[in-house]
Amino acid sequence: MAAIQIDQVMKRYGTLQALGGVTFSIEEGEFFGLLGPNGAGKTTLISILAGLNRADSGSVKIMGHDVVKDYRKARSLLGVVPQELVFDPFFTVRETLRMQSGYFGLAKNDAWIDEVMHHLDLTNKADANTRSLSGGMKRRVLVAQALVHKPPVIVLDEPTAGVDVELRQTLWKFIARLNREGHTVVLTTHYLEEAQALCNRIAMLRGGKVVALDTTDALINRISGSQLEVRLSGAAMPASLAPLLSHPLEPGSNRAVFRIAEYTDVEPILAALRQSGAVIEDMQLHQADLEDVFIEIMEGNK
Ligand SMILES: Nc1ncnc2c1ncn2[C@@H]1O[C@H](COP(=O)(O)OP(=O)(O)OP(=O)(O)O)[C@@H](O)[C@H]1O
Repeated sequence: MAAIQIDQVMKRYGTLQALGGVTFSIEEGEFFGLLGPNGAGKTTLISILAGLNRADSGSVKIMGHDVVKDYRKARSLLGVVPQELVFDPFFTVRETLRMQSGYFGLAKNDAWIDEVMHHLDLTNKADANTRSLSGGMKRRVLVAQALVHKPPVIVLDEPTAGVDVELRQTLWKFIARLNREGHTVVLTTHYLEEAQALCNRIAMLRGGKVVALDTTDALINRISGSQLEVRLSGAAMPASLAPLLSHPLEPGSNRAVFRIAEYTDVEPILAALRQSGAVIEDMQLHQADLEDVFIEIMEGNK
């Protein structure tokens, strides 16, 4: 059975189509990435999963339970870490987590609450009021809140936006462990190296539609070879080099990325640039990664 089954989900806000018929499923045990530029519809889709928003049409099931018709069951199978930091400011961290357990009917949950706090480095803040916490600490509490009922499916909406390296590492270690233990994880992030390192499969959304859906390895393999990235000043890049670009130059940008099959391809490009009078300010050669693929797909080249 799929952990999450999304079928033909449509959502409009007035005249804006936020989701235009999204269909895909996520299997149990996957670490799945949901990527897309700002406004692609990721948060809308997640809020429909969590029952916080209703699709205009289509259906979503969590482990076979419809998020509308069987809301309570579907919700109990899901732990959602929202993007926004919202708390009831009058409670301590432990009280917040106990209340959240109460929502799911878990009266004696302290052992697991202690374990979650320990893994998120929250133990020494257990009795602190949530309103006194820093932004990063509040984010840890949000993660802990999503996990109090040990949900088999965990959805994280940009959990590392604006948080420090230490929290990222702590968080990913814990989430990766939960994934190894069988929890399905769905992640949205703008940090593509994080998605590349963690996710086994990725869906890319653009304008409310799925524009790519594949394993992370297969997505990266769409771009073979390396990329030569140059930052230019002086004359514009010669038009003869345009076919070698991995994606078109953005208007006004002086950053050109060329696709390189072999190292011997580098010299003719540099020679053409030299002849045109363009000055190379900076140059890097790197293996294609998820960010390159993301840019190509979002620009519609792939
Ligand atoms: N409540 C709302 N009312 C009107 N428009 C909305 C509402 N919520 C979202 N939108 C619009 O729907 C589109 C999809 O937004 P959504 O927040 O789902 O995108 P996202 O992929 O999560 O973006 P981001 O990466 O910026 O978080 C955007 O154009 C957004 O402005």
